[in-house]
Amino acid sequence: MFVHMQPIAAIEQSFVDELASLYDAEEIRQLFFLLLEDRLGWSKRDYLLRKQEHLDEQDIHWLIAALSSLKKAKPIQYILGHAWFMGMKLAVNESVLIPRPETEELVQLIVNQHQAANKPLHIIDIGTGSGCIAIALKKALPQATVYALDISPEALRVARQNANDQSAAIAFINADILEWDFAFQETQAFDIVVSNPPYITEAEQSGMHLNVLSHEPHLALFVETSAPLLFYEHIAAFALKHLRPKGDLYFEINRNYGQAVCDLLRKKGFQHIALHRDMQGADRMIHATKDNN
Ligand SMILES: C[S@@+](CC[C@H](N)C(=O)[O-])C[C@H]1O[C@@H](n2cnc3c(N)ncnc32)[C@H](O)[C@@H]1O
Repeated sequence: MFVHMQPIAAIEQSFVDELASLYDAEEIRQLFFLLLEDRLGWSKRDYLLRKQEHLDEQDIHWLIAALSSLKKAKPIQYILGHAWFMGMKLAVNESVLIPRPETEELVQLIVNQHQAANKPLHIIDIGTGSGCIAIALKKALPQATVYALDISPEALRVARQNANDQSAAIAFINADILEWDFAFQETQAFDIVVSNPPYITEAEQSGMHLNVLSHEPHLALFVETSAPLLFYEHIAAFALKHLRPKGDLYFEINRNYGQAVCDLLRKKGFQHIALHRDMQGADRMIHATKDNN
């Protein structure tokens, strides 16, 4: 192939030319640098100093394979096999959602509200995916006993691997939260229930980027347009039964349904319902507490 005889700068140019319909030039360069960093351990500066050099054949093949995946709109995190979340390098594949910065904000909210007390909390993360929320909470609140639930056995395999890699002891549960009354015994009580459930309606798909739509698991993303609050309804009912009195419920939410989720929680009798915005200014998190009974 002609690229074997070309310096690495020419490979970068192939990236710029061939990905132009999907990304702008700056995004393409960032993707290229992420690949070089991961494969060769090069910084941007290394690249600038060495861009007239020739790579060995295996590295070139790897970069060309990555380019071909990027052309199919595969997210860079799935190509590299990892994503960063709260300073942790977590394994990801197409059976788990790529952890998002908004979700780091949800974890930070919980940590801010509980770290100082240093109590042996019982926490459950519902719809754990890569395990990002559960693992980050266990690391920030090491006294806690953390459970993490997902319907997807493939997602739980990734989450288990991540928990092992991060030396975070977490109890994983394979269950459908829409049928939670079968999976939980009367006696189980939690101090914190947290969830970032599927919350994008099928009607919202049209505005989404191809790399999310074609590669991220639809099981993790979508709810029927006719029932946008389905998961919130079920998880709130679970929380009413399984939170201790004054226990905390935390949700990540669809920015368009902040008030609707607050109303739902109010109707169910939750108290101190607070809607929080993310760094983009969008309604993104809700915190509520169960009453004293
Ligand atoms: C939006 S993703 C969140 C993943 C991860 N917690 C995060 O924040 O990146 C929702 C997760 O819920 C899981 N899920 C979907 N339907 C479910 C159900 N009925 N019961 C339990 N988990 C479910 C999906 O497999 C997915 O991992």
